[in-house]
Amino acid sequence: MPLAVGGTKSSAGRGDGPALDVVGVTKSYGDVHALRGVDLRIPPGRVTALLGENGAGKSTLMSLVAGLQRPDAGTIAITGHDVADAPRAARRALGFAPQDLGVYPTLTVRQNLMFCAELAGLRRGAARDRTAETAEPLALAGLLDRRAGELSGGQQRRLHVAMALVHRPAVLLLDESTAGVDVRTRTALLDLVRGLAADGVAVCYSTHYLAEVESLDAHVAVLDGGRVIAHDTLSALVDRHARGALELTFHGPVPEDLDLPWPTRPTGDGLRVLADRPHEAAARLLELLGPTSALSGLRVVRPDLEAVFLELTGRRYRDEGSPADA
Ligand SMILES: Nc1ncnc2c1ncn2[C@@H]1O[C@H](COP(=O)(O)OP(=O)(O)OP(=O)(O)O)[C@@H](O)[C@H]1O
Repeated sequence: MPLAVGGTKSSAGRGDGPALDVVGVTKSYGDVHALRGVDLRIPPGRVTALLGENGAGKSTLMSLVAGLQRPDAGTIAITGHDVADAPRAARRALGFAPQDLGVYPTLTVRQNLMFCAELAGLRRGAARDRTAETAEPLALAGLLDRRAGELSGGQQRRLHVAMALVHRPAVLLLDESTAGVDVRTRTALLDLVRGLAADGVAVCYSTHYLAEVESLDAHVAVLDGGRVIAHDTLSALVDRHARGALELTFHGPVPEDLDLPWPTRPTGDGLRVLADRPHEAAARLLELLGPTSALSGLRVVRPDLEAVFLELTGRRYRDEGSPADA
């Protein structure tokens, strides 16, 4: 069941415009072109996973949206408030959990949350209510009087996310919030993301875990070399870009006289056979090769997000897989 935060609807659902509107944004650090004309529009109630390898520009984009840096060109608006022209209004509509933990270790969990809520302009009573509501779905309710510095890594990560959303932002940016956490924390965070979207919040969520994006069934924006090279629902991207395939390995090199009725590509240690219906192709292939073939391995590759990335970039995604304790 999704864990919606609190009972109050976020303000994200008001108005017809996108909750987050990034248009033509560029940003360079000296010679490094981190973003090269990024457009990203997220309406209320949608989760968009931002996918990209190390250095693709994800954190740069988030820090520009949060107003921590200025773009060289382009505009960013949060619920219609331009980040450059109306920074206070834009900032109030935004929650941001950066990659690096930002909890105050000597303050208690409650004090951390109250501090963020009041900083965002909530009065004391409202801040107290929101603190309790936000702690609950992130399993922090029993830890409210503990010092943040005494929490485990996963508990600190949950507090870090809670601090970003205690003021009920319309737009929430999560930068690799599930990196290195255990299964329970990961599940709680993913449930929270679903619940927030159901409550009208626009969530932009960067991650390296492809399986996580698939489990959210979110929209996916693929960032590569500072450009959004694809942005759509997961299923549309898979339909459009991913082909099923078979991956073959052989005892020794790939036989030169191999004549197959499908397009093939070398993989380094074998051959990738591009077949739209890979299971049927596998049966046919075994028939064609016969029992005396040099085939040593056959893997059916289903059309998935990894295949989308491979097709779009020509590179395998360096998926960090599941955490060690998953
Ligand atoms: N403060 C900075 N000064 C100079 N170069 C920077 C700075 N911040 C980022 N970069 C460069 O900009 C590019 C984009 O970096 P960014 O951190 O936005 O990528 P990312 O997609 O978030 O990567 P990761 O997945 O590793 O967090 C990289 O080439 C990076 O080295």
